[in-house]
Amino acid sequence: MTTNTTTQDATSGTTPGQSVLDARGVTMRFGGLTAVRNVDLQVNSGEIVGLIGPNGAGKTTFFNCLTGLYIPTEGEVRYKGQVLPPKSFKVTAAGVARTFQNIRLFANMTVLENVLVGRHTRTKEGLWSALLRGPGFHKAEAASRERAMELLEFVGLADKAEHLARNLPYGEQRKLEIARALASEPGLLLLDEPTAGMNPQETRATEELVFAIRDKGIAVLVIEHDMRFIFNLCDRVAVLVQGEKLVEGDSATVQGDERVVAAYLGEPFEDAPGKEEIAEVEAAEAHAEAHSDTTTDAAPEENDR
Ligand SMILES: Nc1ncnc2c1ncn2[C@@H]1O[C@H](COP(=O)(O)OP(=O)(O)OP(=O)(O)O)[C@@H](O)[C@H]1O
Repeated sequence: MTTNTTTQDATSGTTPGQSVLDARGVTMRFGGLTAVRNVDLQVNSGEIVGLIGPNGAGKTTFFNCLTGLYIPTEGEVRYKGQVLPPKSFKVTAAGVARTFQNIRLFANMTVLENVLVGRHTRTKEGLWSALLRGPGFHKAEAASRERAMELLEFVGLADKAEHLARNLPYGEQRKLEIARALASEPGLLLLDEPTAGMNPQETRATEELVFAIRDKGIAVLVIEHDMRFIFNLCDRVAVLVQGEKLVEGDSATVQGDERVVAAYLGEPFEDAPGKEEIAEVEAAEAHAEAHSDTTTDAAPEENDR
């Protein structure tokens, strides 16, 4: 796996900087609750874009709107200029793949079989061919297996191809999810919290894997709560708060934006003490402490009267 961070765009058929994802005015309402409100987001070829925000900000709902799991109440989502159909298998076939916040593998299938399932949108052999197992089927199956093994090699799981998915450690299950998503040969990969539950080494390895995916010409949009991961990785970061896009920019811009800090920590409440009041109280406490050292054995004054 390469960790070279330059953009080669070898497989996607797009030139760097060309629009891959163009979401405009996406709104998603559930009854009276507006989970996503009028969100615009673009991802260009060669980019890794981050989507962050506090719990319940609407990040996963937005992903679901992009991938056909939800039909947005308003707005439009285009992939390489074409409006995406509101059906998840058609979105995958169009070239947008994703992973899920909660791992969704076929636990009792092998690692290789899980990746082969991910290839179904790219195999042309029909039902009869599969049932009759004619020469066309065998050729297509061999090609699929070869590609699946390449992908397992790429994510570092080739030596576990015959293991059952459920027996993989957690971090490797997440890698397998990524390999399965890549099996549909996407031009855009959406990752929903890819490092959740990982230790720092696994997180670092995932960072390198995402760079390598980008270097293969696949644009990436990633939701993650691990800020160090996001700010190391992303060319651009968008911040969702209560369903709306609050800020978007490069890592330094987003990190330095007070509104982002406030959104994560919460706004100070109305009568919260200001800096001066806090300093006054601290000075008074320090004074009292200094005096208590010298007055402990002295005669009590007012209180004992
Ligand atoms: N199917 C649904 N029906 C009703 N409300 C929903 C549905 N899906 C999400 N919501 C609500 O929409 C809001 C946004 O949720 P969402 O899961 O998209 O947030 P999130 O930013 O991904 O949060 P987290 O970081 O915790 O995963 C929440 O208030 C949630 O309860």
